[in-house]
Amino acid sequence: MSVTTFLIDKPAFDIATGIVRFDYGLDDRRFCETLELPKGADPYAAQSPTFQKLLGLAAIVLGVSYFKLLAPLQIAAPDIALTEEEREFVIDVYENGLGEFYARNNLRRFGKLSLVAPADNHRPEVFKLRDRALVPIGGGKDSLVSVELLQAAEVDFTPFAVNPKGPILSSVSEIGIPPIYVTRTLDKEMIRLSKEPGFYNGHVPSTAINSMIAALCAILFDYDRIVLSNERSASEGNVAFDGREANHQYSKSIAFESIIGSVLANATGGSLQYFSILRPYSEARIATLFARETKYDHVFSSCNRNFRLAGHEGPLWCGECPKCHFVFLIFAPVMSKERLTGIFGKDLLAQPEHEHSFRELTGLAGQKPWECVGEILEAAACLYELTKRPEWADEPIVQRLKPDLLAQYGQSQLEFALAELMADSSVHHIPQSLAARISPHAL
Ligand SMILES: CC(=O)N[C@H]1[C@@H](OP(=O)(O)OP(=O)(O)OC[C@H]2O[C@@H](n3ccc(=O)[nH]c3=O)[C@H](O)[C@@H]2O)O[C@H](CO)[C@@H](O)[C@@H]1O[C@H](C)C(=O)N[C@@H](C)C(=O)N[C@@H](CCC(=O)O)C(=O)O
Ligand SMILES: Nc1ncnc2c1ncn2[C@@H]1O[C@H](COP(=O)(O)OP(=O)(O)OP(=O)(O)O)[C@@H](O)[C@H]1O
Repeated sequence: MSVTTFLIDKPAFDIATGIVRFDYGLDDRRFCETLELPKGADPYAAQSPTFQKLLGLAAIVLGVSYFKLLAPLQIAAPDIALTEEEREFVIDVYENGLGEFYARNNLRRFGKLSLVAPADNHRPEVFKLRDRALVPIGGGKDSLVSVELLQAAEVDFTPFAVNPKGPILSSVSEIGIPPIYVTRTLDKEMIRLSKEPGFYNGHVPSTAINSMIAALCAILFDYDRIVLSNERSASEGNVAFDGREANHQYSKSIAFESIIGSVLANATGGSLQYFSILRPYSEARIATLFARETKYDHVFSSCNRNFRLAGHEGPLWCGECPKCHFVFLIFAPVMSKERLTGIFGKDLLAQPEHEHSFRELTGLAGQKPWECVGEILEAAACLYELTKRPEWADEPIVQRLKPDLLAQYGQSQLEFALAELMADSSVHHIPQSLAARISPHAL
């Protein structure tokens, strides 16, 4: 019986068209994904070993979408040479980055994947890059708070997005700085097969994917930093599975940031930095920073329904999903009811039919939702805070959850959690020179 191997070919970049082509194989099936990068890349950069190195790593990371159809134990990249550190990075992406996918499909792959790729023993050249930042924009509150912090610190930066749509386009337009946009086209056959019996489907680490695409643009268009907007709350996982913690947001976690940051720095001889400027902050703290500025109120959205590949027709905020509920919850203590309901189009705490969702978010039922939401105790503390606010205390959801919250956590734990949410963590990778210039108090 033949053993299924996921095959990753050497990718190709055509500087004239800006097209990158990634080819993959799974048994006798072949898949092709493309990126359309902006034209006008530096030809010297495009031919450099540094760019070729990052192109190979990008091929491997973007491969997760195709690998997941069968999730075989063997991965082969026969024409992409890897250092020991890069091999560990790849295994991290294919194990922890796909942790939610494995947990939800009950697939035990942790510690079992094998990767066949030639060894790379070359010392990378120092690839000089200009002192300016590429800032991925997700269309939600987080990257807009980063923009505010960077502008206050007078940092030279360019907004960056992959497949921009809806809130990303309107947010970037409000930022007013010409962006770098990349069009990513997945293989249609992969999407079709993922709905067929005999194939798996599930979540992929989208931040890892977007970050590798940003790294290609940083080299081609001369940026020495990729500045992410990943909060400290993203490091908390969802469930224990197969001896590990599966985290929907794994590639937003500090663990992943440490690994990819080191890989990108080493691949460029120390030139390219990768870090999240929001790592010191909880989601609740980011909400307080966002609330100080109103100009993005009607152009941003954190609701992921906006970002489906096929597009989205509905309102900016669906009001139905856990992410909408969580974001409403963390904004409520720091915004007037009038402003918040104006943003969401309705009052989500007044809708008893969503009680179960708020219970899951606050740890009173089920598990932490497989969504981009903050920590359980964070949501519980924000809801508890609303019980003390005359404007919110009588809302049906607040009324119904209050006794159970107090019974489960106790008042002193909730008060302590509230204080912790506003305390900035020192665990981050922001370079010292920039950290000294960033002042959330100035916003
Ligand atoms: C928009 C969204 O949230 N999509 C998730 C959803 O997929 P759905 O089927 O509803 O719509 P599409 O995104 O259009 O996907 C169609 C199919 O294509 C597959 N696919 C998509 C993108 C990709 O890069 N590779 C793919 O193979 C997808 O599996 C569908 O079959 O549910 C999926 C299954 O759970 C999720 O995987 C989709 O999530 C997107 C990949 C996505 O971009 N999600 C981000 C908004 C997201 O979740 N970000 C997280 C960070 C996660 C991380 O570790 O970085 C966050 O913001 O916290
Ligand atoms: N389409 C995209 N292209 C490039 N970067 C993206 C894209 N979507 C998300 N990102 C980046 O990935 C990281 C995680 O996204 P996330 O959705 O948490 O942030 P956000 O949209 O800024 O805020 P929110 O949590 O309110 O949605 C952020 O650094 C974000 O800027």
